[in-house]
Amino acid sequence: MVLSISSTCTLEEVAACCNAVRFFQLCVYKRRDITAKLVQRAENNGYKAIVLTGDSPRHGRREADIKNKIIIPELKNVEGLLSTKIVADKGSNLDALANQTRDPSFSWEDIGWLKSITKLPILIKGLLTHEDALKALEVGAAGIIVSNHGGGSCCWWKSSGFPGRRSAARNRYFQGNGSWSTSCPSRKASSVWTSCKGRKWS
Ligand SMILES: Cc1cc2nc3c(=O)[nH]c(=O)nc-3n(C[C@H](O)[C@H](O)[C@H](O)COP(=O)(O)O)c2cc1C
Repeated sequence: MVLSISSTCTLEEVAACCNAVRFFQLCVYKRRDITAKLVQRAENNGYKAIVLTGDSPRHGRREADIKNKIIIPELKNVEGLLSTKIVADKGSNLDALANQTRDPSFSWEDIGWLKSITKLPILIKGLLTHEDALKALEVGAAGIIVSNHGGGSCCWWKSSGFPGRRSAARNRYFQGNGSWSTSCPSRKASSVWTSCKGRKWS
């Protein structure tokens, strides 16, 4: 199983009651020391790999969450490390927290840093293109998980870049063939159409 960094039980609690092969899903915080602590805790508690979510250093424009003014539950893994008491006066508390705490500048080069702080293999989640898969292997990932985060998050990756390089293009994600589309799942159909047009399916 892959345990989310945002789980409502700590990674230690899950380790204590679950004999399955466990991986730990990681989002990189601006506070690298906190990220490093979490990775260390996962390693010390028998997690077998780090699943780095690479497609959401910033949140997509999740319109249902904004409309419903979503409030996130307590994030047990960061209790005492990171304040999650963020008040979004309008819209989504989840977006506000993610955008305030996560590191949008995390880049391909930073995989080296992640590798330097753990012996665990690193799987990168959220890749969509052949180029990104090759790049992931080049920077030392042990594997990839193909995903667009269900269309509900930004994909800030680009074949030759990585997240955060396109701050001007907030709330959009980059399709492998070069077309842009909004990150709203309800508009996914039109984005799929956009991305199919002109693509060579060889
Ligand atoms: C309620 C919910 C919570 C999620 N939490 C996380 C998370 O903490 N970390 C993460 O990387 N992805 C998270 N995701 C995204 C899923 O892992 C997955 O990428 C998404 O459901 C799309 O499925 P796919 O990756 O198979 O295309 C979450 C999805 C949902 C619906």
